[in-house]
Amino acid sequence: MDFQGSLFEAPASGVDDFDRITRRDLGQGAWLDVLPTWVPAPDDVLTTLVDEVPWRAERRQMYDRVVDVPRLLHTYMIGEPLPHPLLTAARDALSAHYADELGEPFRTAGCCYYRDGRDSVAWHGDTIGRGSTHDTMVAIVSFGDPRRLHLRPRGGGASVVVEMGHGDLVVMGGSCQRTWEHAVPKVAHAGPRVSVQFRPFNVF
Ligand SMILES: O=C(O)CCC(=O)C(=O)O
Ligand SMILES: [Fe+2]
Repeated sequence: MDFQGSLFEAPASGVDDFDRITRRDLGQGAWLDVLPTWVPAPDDVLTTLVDEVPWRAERRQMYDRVVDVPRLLHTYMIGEPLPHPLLTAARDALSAHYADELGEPFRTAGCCYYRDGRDSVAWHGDTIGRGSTHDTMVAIVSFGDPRRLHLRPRGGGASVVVEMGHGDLVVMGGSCQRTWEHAVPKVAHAGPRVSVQFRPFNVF
């Protein structure tokens, strides 16, 4: 009987499902939410991101030389369509889940492509815009090879490390951008990883 199959099947979990999310209080008003394997079928999203995002290399002045920033970047600004429907669904689900606490939707999607273990991002807070003065959130969805997000309090103290695997969600919230810094250090061996960071208006 067909209807029995569907009655007793576990519902397929998807990006609307936040049941397994756990929050870690970092102190000083900062927190970290973690939800492993959140996005279903992340392989397809990774392929689309690698192939279809208009990646650009960034260069910056460092002392007397111009150096490559070691990762590729692209930001989808407010109103720009995202390259995969699961990313749109993820952003909308995040906006709904955090509506009360954040008080505004997630609007932009910053994408970073770490081609191998030599690509990285140095210690920083997302403090261009309101993150330097206001509590806010940055929601990271990770695709591809696992990399570690390191966090350290700006005033000094023990750091925290969270592994970001294929399809995982990590949300930095509260005062995290101004009271803590984060980094993705280089590693000896890693395959491609794309990070998608959803941010509200005027948080970078
Ligand atoms: O790679 C990540 O997930 C973090 C990237 C990041 O912190 C940033 O681009 O501001
Ligand atoms: Fe960041």
